[in-house]
Amino acid sequence: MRWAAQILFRSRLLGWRPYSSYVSQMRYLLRLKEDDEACQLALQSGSFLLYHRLAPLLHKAEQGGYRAAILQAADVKGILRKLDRDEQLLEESFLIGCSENQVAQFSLDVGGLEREAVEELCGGVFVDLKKAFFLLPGQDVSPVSRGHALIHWHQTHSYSSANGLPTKRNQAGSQRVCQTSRITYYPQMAPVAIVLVTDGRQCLLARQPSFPRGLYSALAGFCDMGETVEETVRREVAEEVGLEVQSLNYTGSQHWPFPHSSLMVACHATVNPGSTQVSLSGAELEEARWFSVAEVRGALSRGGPPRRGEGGNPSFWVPPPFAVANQLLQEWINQQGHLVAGF
Ligand SMILES: NC(=O)c1ccc[n+]([C@@H]2O[C@H](COP(=O)([O-])OP(=O)(O)OC[C@H]3O[C@@H](n4cnc5c(N)ncnc54)[C@H](O)[C@@H]3O)[C@@H](O)[C@H]2O)c1
Ligand SMILES: [Mg+2]
Repeated sequence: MRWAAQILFRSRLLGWRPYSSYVSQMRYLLRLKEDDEACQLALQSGSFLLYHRLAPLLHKAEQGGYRAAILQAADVKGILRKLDRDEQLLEESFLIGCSENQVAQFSLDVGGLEREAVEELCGGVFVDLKKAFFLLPGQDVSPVSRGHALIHWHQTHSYSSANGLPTKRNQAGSQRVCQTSRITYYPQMAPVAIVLVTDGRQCLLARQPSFPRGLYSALAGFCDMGETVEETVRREVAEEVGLEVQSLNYTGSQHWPFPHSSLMVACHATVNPGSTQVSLSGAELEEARWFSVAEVRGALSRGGPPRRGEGGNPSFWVPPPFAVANQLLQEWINQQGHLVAGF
């Protein structure tokens, strides 16, 4: 222990702080958000996710499927030069994260450039975000979704909602300030509660008319102003299916870029097994049904939407693994497994 204390003491004398790499990463990101010059410098050696009118750039992965295309600053500058555009376009990027070795990551919409020309120069393809979600592996969904959300927020907040005058972004894109009133605007997310309701034996899933055929998902709803997540869950379940939640517990969360930018807060809830009669209200849901463990297990193992010519039961499928609704279903199935094992 003595030598460890000595190393700690000496490193402090030398000004080196024994932070974990995570803490260093987060401190670096914070500095880039607060210091425009540091962020401008980081742009010159950063990595970039490109979008064309909000459609992310993907490329074919060697092992099959698609990955988010990650370009280096020099690649982006090269593309801009070849297309006769000013390299300053790089400064329109937004900071979305940084790697463990402190390479800053940015998202940049090149909607002003010719789509096909950029695709050809990058060897990739711009794909609509919803479609991209089905093509990308799980680890790419979060940065692509974050980059998309930030670009969209800036594109729709160029003017102050208080006086209609222009707002100016900081270099990182973590805020915009109205130049006249000095009001600061921050990127916003709408909180949404998503809940898997069970009666101990079955779980309740529902369909909106806009869902693709056969897709059922957990109940979800935007939080009203002033509500807690618990209140939203109880209200949404009562509103949408006419049931009263007995107990609920939080399990996880997810950023969701649809319809704009939401923070999905995921919960499990139970209703009294004696009161499971569903009654729909309004036009939001076209159907809500109870599903057995076997039905859900089958849908989870079949994966996402049924592909043409594939077997399985196209009349029931559930959101794919990148959606938190899928996580709720996995957790419920795992819990049922334990209940059976412990019986
Ligand atoms: N990631 C997942 O697994 C998953 C699964 C299901 C739903 N979702 C998402 O949850 C979100 C909410 O679900 P829902 O549609 O059932 O919500 P909902 O039941 O609250 O109904 C939507 C309606 O709420 C109103 N509304 C209130 N505040 C709003 C806001 N800030 N933004 C948009 N509309 C608002 C609108 O009238 C809208 O038509 C959807 O965007 C959906 O994409 C995600
Ligand atoms: Mg809803």
